[in-house]
Amino acid sequence: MVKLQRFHEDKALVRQFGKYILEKQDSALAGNSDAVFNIAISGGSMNKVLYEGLVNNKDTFPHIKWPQWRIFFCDERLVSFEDPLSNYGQFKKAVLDPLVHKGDQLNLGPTVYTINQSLIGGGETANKKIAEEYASSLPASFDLILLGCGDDGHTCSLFPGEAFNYLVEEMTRKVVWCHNSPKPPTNRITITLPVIADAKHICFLATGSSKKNIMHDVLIIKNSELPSVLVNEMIGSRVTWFLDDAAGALIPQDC
Ligand SMILES: O=C(O)[C@H](O)[C@@H](O)[C@H](O)[C@H](O)COP(=O)(O)O
Repeated sequence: MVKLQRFHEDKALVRQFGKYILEKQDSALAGNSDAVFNIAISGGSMNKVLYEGLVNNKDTFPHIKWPQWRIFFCDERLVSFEDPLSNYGQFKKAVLDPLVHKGDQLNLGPTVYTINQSLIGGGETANKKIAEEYASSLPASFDLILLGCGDDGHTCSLFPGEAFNYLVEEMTRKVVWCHNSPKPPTNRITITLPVIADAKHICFLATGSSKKNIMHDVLIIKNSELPSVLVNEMIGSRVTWFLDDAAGALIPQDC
């Protein structure tokens, strides 16, 4: 069974989200300065919450051991890093840039694993190679994967519907090329369900009223055609959902 964390106020949500990530960092590092914290993050609204929860938060910021973080992307859009659609580009702007400039001192940052930008625009063979190369950079397993959930129930770039079965049915490769994303851009790469299943902890973040219907489908109806539901079903005991009141409006309080 998945855990639900629900919040009336944005401030409380971002604080608790930051605290949750810090706890996972501490258990992965266990005070060992040689250890690393392997985390995968999603794009979209996640970036702002990461900034507010980790960087702009006096309770967490001093305790984050950034140099020991290894950050990967759950999915990435096959566009240049300067393109506003780039997940890395958005993360850099929202989190990495403010992190470097925070306070008086120069903060040492995390190691961030990006796709090979030089292959972008190279067509089918290059796109497959981007996925293969990215797969080879992944750790054996993640300490934490932070997921979003789209209004259609997608997570990472694992979309619902027959046209995307090749993504959710992939059980061997760790990263695949999505060639027909219904959301721009068409070409992306995404981690696959086995990678998610191997992670120690999974945390979904869903905020805003545009998520209320899909949250009902995911958490109450449990429609197993939705990739987010597949994650809950695979490894529910390791999954925590963070919801604000607007996203959880159709979920009974005692759920
Ligand atoms: O690249 C992507 O498309 C994202 O990684 C994606 O999986 C995201 O997490 C969801 O679409 C939810 O995004 P929002 O939280 O912005 O709705």
